[in-house]
Amino acid sequence: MQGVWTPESVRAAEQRLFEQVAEPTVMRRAAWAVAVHCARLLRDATGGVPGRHVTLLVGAGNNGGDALWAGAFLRRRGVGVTAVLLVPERAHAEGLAALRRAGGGVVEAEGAGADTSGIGAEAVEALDRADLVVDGIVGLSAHSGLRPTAAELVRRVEVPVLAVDLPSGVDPTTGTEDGVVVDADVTVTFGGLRACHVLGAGATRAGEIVVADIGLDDHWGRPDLLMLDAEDVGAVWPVPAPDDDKYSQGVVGVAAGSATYPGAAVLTSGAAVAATSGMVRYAGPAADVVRSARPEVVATGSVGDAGRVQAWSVGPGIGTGGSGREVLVRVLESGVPVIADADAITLLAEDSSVWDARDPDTPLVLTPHAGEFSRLAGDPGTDRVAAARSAAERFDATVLLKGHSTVVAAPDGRVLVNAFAHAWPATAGSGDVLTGLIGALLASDLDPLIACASAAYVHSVAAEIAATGGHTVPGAPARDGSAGSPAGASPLLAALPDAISTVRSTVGT
Ligand SMILES: NC(=O)C1=CN([C@@H]2O[C@H](COP(=O)(O)OP(=O)(O)OC[C@H]3O[C@@H](n4cnc5c(N)ncnc54)[C@H](O)[C@@H]3O)[C@@H](O)[C@H]2O)[C@@H](O)CC1
Ligand SMILES: [K+]
Repeated sequence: MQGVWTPESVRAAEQRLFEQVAEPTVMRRAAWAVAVHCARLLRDATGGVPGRHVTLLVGAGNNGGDALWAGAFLRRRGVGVTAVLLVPERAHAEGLAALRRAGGGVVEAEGAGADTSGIGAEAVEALDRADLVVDGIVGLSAHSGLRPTAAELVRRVEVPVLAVDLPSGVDPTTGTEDGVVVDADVTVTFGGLRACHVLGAGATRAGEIVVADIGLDDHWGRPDLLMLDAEDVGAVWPVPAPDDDKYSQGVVGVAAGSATYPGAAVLTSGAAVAATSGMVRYAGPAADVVRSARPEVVATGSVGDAGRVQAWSVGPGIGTGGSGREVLVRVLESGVPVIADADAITLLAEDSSVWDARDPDTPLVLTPHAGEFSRLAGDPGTDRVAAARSAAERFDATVLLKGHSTVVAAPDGRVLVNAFAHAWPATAGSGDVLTGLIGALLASDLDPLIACASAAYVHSVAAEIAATGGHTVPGAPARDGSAGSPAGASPLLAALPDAISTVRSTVGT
């Protein structure tokens, strides 16, 4: 499990570190790591380091300071370095002096010979000469989008980019982008992940993320967000022991689909079957179709006839009319954990009396996409973590908010993030698969927060397998969005066993 921190928490940890180690020493540690990875990128891109050229884009704060110091270190390895200063009078003084001492060049972004875009001739030249650009425009203190000159410089970059701390233009707290954003090949950050590395566009714009040690390890407070890795998911995923029978991993009930639209019933039940070795019961008008598609499912016509289950997956394809409402009410009053998705969320949003059926002592999971979330709790806005957290508290439910990155909030305030890009609404039926997975994990008695995040993780791995026919790192889906374009929900469903065994294979490795 990896911790993730907001800018405020990073600053608090830094302050504690500064009580023991002088701030300039810490900055030089950070810059050293930046220089080491610049050299690596130069080698990868050009085959060597000495004689190559690095251009630093330097903003008004310590982020620019890191870049300037890194430039000074690179000079000692024979690299040509030019700093392009965005705000010359506020460039980090010690860093600038160090670069100059080391023989680095310094030019102004808006210097002489500016073209119509306002960029000076020397800055244009520096970008043309570069084998690598270092983004030291702005870091943790960024607010709103890049200013015009910075945006114009970024637009002109045509070589690999190493971002210091975070890709400039991305909001440090929410990861959202506003206008031009640095598209980094590598981001070197310090001591631990920041929220923008795992949320929104930031998760993909950052490229490869390197967490450099600058001595912060003993100074962190509790992480603001957590992220599961393949091994965490593999370790909690229920596997049958030799003496288990079909009941011991829990029985999940699926209330989904209709006679006219049986697809949701088949996808949700199929995912539940693939998830664990527990038993799956289906209750609804698509019983015949489910029975023939998945003979291992015990299918009946209504929730009342289904027999005992340890959790219900409800919602996909049940409709938002009277019969859908009836199904949802029966499930909510059954006294077992419920995962409510799709039409069930719309029903909960539109008819507050449905909530009266809920047994307050049993866990409820809601898995809205942005549109469903808006109906339920209002526009999530750019701070999706805050939105999910407050909805979880308000509804006393675990809320999984689908989006570019998936955020899961528990009613007690814990938040888990799945950073892998996902095109949820673009793939019909992909949400149904998740609903089945979560139901099966709830039935096996996993903590709803862990159940949701684990299901989302396996769903991403399966999407990756379905989209690419494989995956490069065992158990780790791509961050670049390729997991977001699976061929469809059926290949996604078919890839679940492979995804689960891939994730499980990482345990203890
Ligand atoms: N405090 C320290 O000594 C350390 C800080 N570190 C670095 O320091 C950074 C934070 O430094 P600062 O707090 O000085 O601030 P930044 O360097 O993030 O930002 C500096 C200034 O940029 C301007 N700015 C804000 N938004 C902008 C935008 N959208 N477009 C253009 N300019 C904008 C603002 O005037 C802001 O004060 C971290 O991200 C990290 O890179 C590291 O060196 C580790 C140690
Ligand atoms: K940056």
